[in-house]
Amino acid sequence: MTSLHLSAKQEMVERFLDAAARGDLTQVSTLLSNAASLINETGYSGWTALMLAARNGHYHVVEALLSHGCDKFSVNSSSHTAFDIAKFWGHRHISDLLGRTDNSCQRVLPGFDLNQHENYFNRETLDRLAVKRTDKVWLEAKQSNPDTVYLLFSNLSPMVNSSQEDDNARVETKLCRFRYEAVKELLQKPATVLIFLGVEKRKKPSSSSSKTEEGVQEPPAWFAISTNEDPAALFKLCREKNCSFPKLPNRDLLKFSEEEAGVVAQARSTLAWHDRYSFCPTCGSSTKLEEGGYKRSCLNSDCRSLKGVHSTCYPQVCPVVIMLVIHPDGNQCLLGRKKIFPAGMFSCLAGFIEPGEAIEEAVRREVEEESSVKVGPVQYVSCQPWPMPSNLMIGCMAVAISTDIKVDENEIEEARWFPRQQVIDSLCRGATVFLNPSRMADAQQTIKDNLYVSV
Ligand SMILES: NC(=O)c1ccc[n+]([C@@H]2O[C@H](COP(=O)([O-])OP(=O)(O)OC[C@H]3O[C@@H](n4cnc5c(N)ncnc54)[C@H](O)[C@@H]3O)[C@@H](O)[C@H]2O)c1
Ligand SMILES: [Mg+2]
Ligand SMILES: [Mg+2]
Ligand SMILES: [Mg+2]
Ligand SMILES: [Zn+2]
Repeated sequence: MTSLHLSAKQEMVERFLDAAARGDLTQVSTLLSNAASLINETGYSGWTALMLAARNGHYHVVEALLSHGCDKFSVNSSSHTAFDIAKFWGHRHISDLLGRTDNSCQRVLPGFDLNQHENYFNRETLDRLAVKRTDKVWLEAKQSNPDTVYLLFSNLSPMVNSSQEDDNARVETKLCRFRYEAVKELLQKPATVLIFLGVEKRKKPSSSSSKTEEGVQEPPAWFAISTNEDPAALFKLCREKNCSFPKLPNRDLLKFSEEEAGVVAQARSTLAWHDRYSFCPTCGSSTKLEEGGYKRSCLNSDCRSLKGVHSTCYPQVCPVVIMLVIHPDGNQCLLGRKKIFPAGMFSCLAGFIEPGEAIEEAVRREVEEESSVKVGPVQYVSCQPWPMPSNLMIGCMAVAISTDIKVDENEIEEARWFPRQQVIDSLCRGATVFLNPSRMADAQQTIKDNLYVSV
C-alpha cells in the first residue's frame, strides 16, 4: 500500500470518526455503507467511532454502530471501553445500552435453556407447616408424641453417627434421631432452644403415623434442640455408637445424604440466629421464643419492636451473589482465590448483597471490586442455602465487558481467566490442573452448568 493510499484511507477514517462525534447519523451510515471496514477504526486519538458517540451522548449513532456489529469491547489508550466512557460522562441510557442489551453478550448466556437445579442443602424433606407455629396446643401435643423426631445440636453442630463404609472407605454421616422419652429432661432446661422444623412429607401414610382424634393419620413431626449440656452426657442419650458433634462445619456438614442436608441447613441456620440474637437488637432487653422457635419477641413492653412487623424478630438470611464471569470471547471464565484457600484452589467470585441493591448490581459491584473486571449482562442460574451460618448463595452467570484484571489484594490473592477446557478437565475429568471448590458448593454447580450450557 502506498503512502497516498494510507493518507486517503486515514482521511476517510477521520471523516467517519468526526461524523460519529458530532452525532451525524446520516453521514455515519453513508460512510459505513461505502466502507464497512471503518466500523472499528481508531483515528489519531486512538478512539473508535463508538467511543466518540458514547462520549458525546449520541444514542442513535451508538445504536447504529452496534447494529453494524462494531466491537464494543475495544479500549482506548487509557483502557476504557465505550461503556466506561458513557458511564463517566453520565450518559446512562448509552451505558445501559452498551452494558446490558447487547445481543452478542446475550448469546453467551444460556437463556431459557437453563435447567432447574437441585443443589446440596436444597432438598426439603419436611413440610415446614408454618401455619402450626402459632398453635401452642398442637405443638405441645407433637412434642410428647412418640413418633416425633428430635435432633440434638451442641455449639451449632448436630449429633451424628459416622460409620466407615467397607468398599471405598467413604465415611457416611447420619443424623442421630431421638424420641421424646430420651430428651424430655433436656426440654425442661432453661438454656434449651427448641425449634419446630416441620412434619415429614409423605405420599402414603405409614404404620408409624399417628392418628388424630378424627382418625386422620399425621406424619411425624421433627424438632431441633440446641443445648449447652456436657456432650459426654448427651452421647449417653443415644443408642448408637460412634456419635460425635463435628467441629468443622465447612467440611463435616457436607457429608450428609441430600435428604438430611436440607434439614441440617434449616435447623443450623435458625439456631445460629438464636445464638447471635438472644437480646433484642432494638432495645437490648431479654427476649422470649415464640412461634415454634421462628420468632423472638422483646420482653420490654415499651419496645418499638413490638409495634408493627419487625424483621429483627425473625430469623435472618444473608443473600450472597456468586458468579461465573465469562470472557467476552465466550471461551474463558474468571476465577479467583482467597489467601485462605488451599494451595491451587480457585473459585467463582462471591460477595454479600448490600442493602438496597439488586442481584445484578451486586454481581457487577463485587466483580469490579475484587478484580476490576467490568460486567455487562447478568443472569440468575440457581441458588443454595449455605448454613455457615445463614447465607443464601445466589448463583449467577455474567458476561465481562472489560478484561484487564487488577485484584483487590485485601480479599483476593489472585484472579485469572481460565480457558473453558481447562476448567472442564479439572471439574469433570479429574485433571489436576487446579483444585476447585467442594462438589457440594454452589460455585462448582454454577461453573459446571454454565460451561456445559455454553459449550
Ligand atoms: N457456596 C459456595 O460455593 C461459596 C463460594 C465462595 C464463597 N462462599 C461464601 O460466600 C460468602 C460471601 O463471600 P465473600 O466473603 O467473598 O463476601 P464479600 O466479597 O462481600 O467480602 C466479605 C467481607 O465483606 C464484609 N461483609 C459485608 N457484609 C457482610 C455480611 N452480611 N456478613 C459478613 N461479612 C460481611 C466483611 O468484612 C467480610 O470480610 C462467604 O460467607 C463465603 O463463605 C460460598
Ligand atoms: Mg468476595
Ligand atoms: Mg467482595
Ligand atoms: Mg462485599
Ligand atoms: Zn426490645
